[in-house]
Amino acid sequence: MSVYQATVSAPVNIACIKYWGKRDTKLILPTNSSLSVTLDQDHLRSTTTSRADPGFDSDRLWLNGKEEIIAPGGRMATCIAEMKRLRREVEEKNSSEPKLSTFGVHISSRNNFPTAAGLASSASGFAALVSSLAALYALPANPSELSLIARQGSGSACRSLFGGYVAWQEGTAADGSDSLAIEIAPREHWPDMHALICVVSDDKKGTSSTSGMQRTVETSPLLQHRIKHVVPERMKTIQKAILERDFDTFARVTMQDSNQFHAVALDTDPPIFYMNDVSRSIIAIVTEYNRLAVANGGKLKAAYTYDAGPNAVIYAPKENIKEIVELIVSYFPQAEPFKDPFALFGTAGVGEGKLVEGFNPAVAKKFPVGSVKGLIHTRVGDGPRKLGEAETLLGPDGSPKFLA
Ligand SMILES: Nc1ncnc2c1ncn2[C@@H]1O[C@H](COP(=O)(O)OP(=O)(O)OP(=O)(O)O)[C@@H](O)[C@H]1O
Ligand SMILES: C[C@@](O)(CCOP(=O)(O)OP(=O)(O)O)CC(=O)O
Repeated sequence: MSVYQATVSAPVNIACIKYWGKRDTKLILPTNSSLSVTLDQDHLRSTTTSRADPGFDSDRLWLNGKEEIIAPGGRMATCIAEMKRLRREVEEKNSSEPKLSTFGVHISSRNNFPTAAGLASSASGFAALVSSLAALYALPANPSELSLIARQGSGSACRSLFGGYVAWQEGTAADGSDSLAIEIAPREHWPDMHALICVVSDDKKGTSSTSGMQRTVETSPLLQHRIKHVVPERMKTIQKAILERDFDTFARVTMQDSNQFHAVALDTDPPIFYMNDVSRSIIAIVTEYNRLAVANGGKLKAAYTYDAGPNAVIYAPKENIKEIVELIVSYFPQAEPFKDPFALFGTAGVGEGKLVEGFNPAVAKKFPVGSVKGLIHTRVGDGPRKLGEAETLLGPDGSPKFLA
């Protein structure tokens, strides 16, 4: 008997122009467009296997080996139902197609990084889910069409259907049919974009993005100004910067938008704080690093951005990452040696780090070991990848291969 299954991995994306606010909470339609860089799945990814079988009497999902309840009418159930609807269209057009849409589906997924810790696991997770079902069901849909469904799992997930530089167009249709992701440029256009993730905390966060952003929509006057007068202009400016590989403008807009996102969080009633002292010190360090570069006649060399948590993502051209790692390590001593996937340092490693010449050491204090728990060096990456049979996460009996 045939086994109907597919395994796909999908990437994380980190926004430069932030999505924060919904105009429709069920369909997940945003109050503004957003733009992100897709990160390399060689380092951070969700991998998902989906299998359809007439012997499965219900749809089931295991995340990192632990079963998650698929709540009826919830986000996960909606994504699965939408994918089955697309499969049904295929079956109706061609009666020789097996009726997979009528079978139960078992889904097993793993993240190779902490889940729900502000590292955008919901983005890669729902992108992997939708992509694996699309492969299982042999759907003719393109990534923008699939992004319409991933969006209903978690808004930011729609941008993980593409590699490179991706915009989520807010759209205007009430049914959400034009609120989708498009590729601004593939990673090959600007492969020199690297990212250093400073993991400040890998705990579950206090205020989820979903509830936080709705409180902001309901209470923040500043958000209305942002939606109407700030984001539309920034979307244009950053897209042009990406097309022209203009890092200086990309960095300026990215940092401004991170700052404004955290300002609207603070403008929420009651206020929401996602950054902590460590986050703010990293801002001070990047700011001083950039000040020095400009004072020496150059341009901006790094851009920080923060999502709904204290972790920093620092975007920079590859040539600057070595200096940035040395700077961060000198303020935030590491318990573990820096994993150096691009071999920037020799066998001696980063050591205690060092400051670039002329850097004002007083911009931050030295923190105790563990304040920054880890550093992940990655870069712009590709979109979802279809994997081979060897990578399957479901055993022959339809239960997960690896338990929690
Ligand atoms: N691999 C996955 N497959 C399916 N769903 C996933 C997967 N990974 C995460 N999720 C879903 O996303 C939820 C975590 O999302 P949450 O928004 O809380 O954290 P995050 O995505 O890590 O942070 P943020 O979106 O703020 O950066 C999980 O509880 C689960 O429902
Ligand atoms: C700060 C952000 O990371 C917010 C992400 O919010 P989510 O996509 O996690 O929210 P839901 O749509 O409610 O699931 C900014 C961004 O990724 O654009």
